[in-house]
Amino acid sequence: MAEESGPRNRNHFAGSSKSRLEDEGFKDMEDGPIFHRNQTPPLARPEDLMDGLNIRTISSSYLYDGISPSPDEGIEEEKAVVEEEKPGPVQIVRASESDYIFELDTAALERILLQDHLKDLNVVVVSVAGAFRKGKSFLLDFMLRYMYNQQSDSWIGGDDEPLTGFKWRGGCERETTGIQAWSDVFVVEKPDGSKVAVLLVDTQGAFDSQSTLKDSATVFALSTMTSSVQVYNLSHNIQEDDLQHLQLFTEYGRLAMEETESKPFQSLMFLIRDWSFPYEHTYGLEGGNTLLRKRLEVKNYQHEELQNVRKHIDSCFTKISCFLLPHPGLKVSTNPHFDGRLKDVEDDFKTQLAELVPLLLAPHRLVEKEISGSKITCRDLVEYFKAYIKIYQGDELPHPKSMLQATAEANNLTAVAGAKDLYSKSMEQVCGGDQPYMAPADLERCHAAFCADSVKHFRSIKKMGGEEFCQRYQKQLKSELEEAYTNFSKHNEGKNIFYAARTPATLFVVMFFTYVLSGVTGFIGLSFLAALANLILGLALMLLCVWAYVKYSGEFREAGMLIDQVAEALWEQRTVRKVISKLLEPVRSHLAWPLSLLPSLPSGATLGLKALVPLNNNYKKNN
Ligand SMILES: Nc1nc2c(ncn2[C@@H]2O[C@H](COP(=O)(O)OP(=O)(O)OP(=O)(O)O)[C@@H](O)[C@H]2O)c(=O)[nH]1
Ligand SMILES: [Mg+2]
Repeated sequence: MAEESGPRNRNHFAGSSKSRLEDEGFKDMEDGPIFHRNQTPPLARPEDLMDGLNIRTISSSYLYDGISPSPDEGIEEEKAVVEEEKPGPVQIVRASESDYIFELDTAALERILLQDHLKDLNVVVVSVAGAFRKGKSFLLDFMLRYMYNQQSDSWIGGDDEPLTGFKWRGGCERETTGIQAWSDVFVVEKPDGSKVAVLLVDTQGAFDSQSTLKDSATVFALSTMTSSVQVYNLSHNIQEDDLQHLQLFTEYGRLAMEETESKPFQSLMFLIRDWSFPYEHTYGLEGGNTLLRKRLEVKNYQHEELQNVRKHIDSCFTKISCFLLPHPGLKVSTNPHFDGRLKDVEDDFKTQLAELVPLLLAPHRLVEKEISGSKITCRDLVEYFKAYIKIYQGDELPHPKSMLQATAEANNLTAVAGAKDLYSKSMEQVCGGDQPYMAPADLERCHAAFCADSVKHFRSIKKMGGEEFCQRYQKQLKSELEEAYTNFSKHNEGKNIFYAARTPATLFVVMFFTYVLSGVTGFIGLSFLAALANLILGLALMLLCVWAYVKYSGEFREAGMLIDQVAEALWEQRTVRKVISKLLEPVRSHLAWPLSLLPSLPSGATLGLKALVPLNNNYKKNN
């Protein structure tokens, strides 16, 4: 147990010693930890000094999954119910490891936000986000101390109290995953008498080695969209890449929201940890804001890229501020046994921390969450969470990419566009709008030559991303060139007057054939066939008239296209016999018996048609 209470296992909800709690009027732990909101969370007994999260999970499953414990577990059950009362971090968004998709634990979120005394209160959401291993959870635990001890001047805690709450620890591997919320939502009365619910949210650190850029962007965007105050936790300074990532993440958030006139997000605070230049910009809000003004200033002579980042950030948040926090001391950052006791923390850090936390959480400073200009309640927040997570689970949003990948893609796409342009210009010169009709074989030869030039041009342009990446785009270029060639050939064929006359010629042939057929069948007494042939003749004549009208007026183009397709289909019937059999198919099936008496008829008709149907190579071959 002694070992377990070491630095890796300091996340239980113990805040002070038992005697101190008794002094403060807390009920004895044997009777269950009854504690009041706005007071420090109760003391855990030595046997509770195990992983607090595990205890919560077990108790939750009893309470929410409808599984009743066996009689032998009576004591355990009692303990479970008791444990359930304890406040702690609740995983509301978790990453599924198999498919890198974030899932919302709706039941957990509803348990927190839909409590009767909270659901209709306006909500204040304070979230901390930024790169991993930079003290986000550590900071949130001081916020918890403030919320539980607001009335007290010594809210920051005693020198010997280990820091508990959201799980934090030393080391270089990531700790927090997904999004966690503190199970206790604090009800605070603002100076105007209105009551608001304050929710504290911890987030998965960005850029750890197990998350893709999309994961980091999703967590950051989701927490920014759902919080009224987003603390952007940075280290040492505000660097250009910090601003670029903020731009990328907020844009990813903005994409998922409905477009509004107003700025999409509310308050953003740049929190610079380990600030080492107080002689240039003093610690705290004032120094931070002067630094921020300098960093976000848009100057005329600045490169457009730098200006865009700054303008984007400004257009996203209604309020932006910055706070400079000193280094907390080497014990905090390097001692593996440091458990958050203030005696190990530098005075400067404590002083600034005592200023920072009330800036975010003092009743008169609380910023209520607004979406599209209207304040939202805890109940609304649940619905927004559900809606937003659905968007990030779907495929509608583009995939955020690393800088190299995005640049490589842009390089290759520009090269593809340039190479395609070269091809199009060359083709325009030989078969463009003002050029005469060209023999298809010649056109194909030109296409092959220009295609090779275009690919050569594409390969000659310097691009990022390597050969494999480049090959993918070269393939894309080739398929785009083939597509362009199809259009050029169609355009070329359109210039062939014989091609243009294909539809009327086909219809004329049909009319002539049916005219002859009706004459012959009428003569030998097959009046039904004669009438049918006349009907087809009339239909073909009508189609011809409609076609002529469409071509002349440009109206009812769909009808014109349909007639062209019918004519094309007939044209493509490579033998006349096929045309006839197609045309006679329905008749034959209905008049099998009378036709069987006239075996010689089709061949005679075929002979007549052979002379009339325009010849083509295939026709000859097939006959
Ligand atoms: N240098 C420095 N270290 C700090 C500061 N605040 C906390 N730490 C230390 O940073 C380490 C990580 O703290 P966490 O709160 O777990 O960090 P985190 O950002 O939540 O980390 P992830 O959950 O992995 O994203 C701990 O060892 C803290 O003692 C600070 O202001 N400066
Ligand atoms: Mg953390």
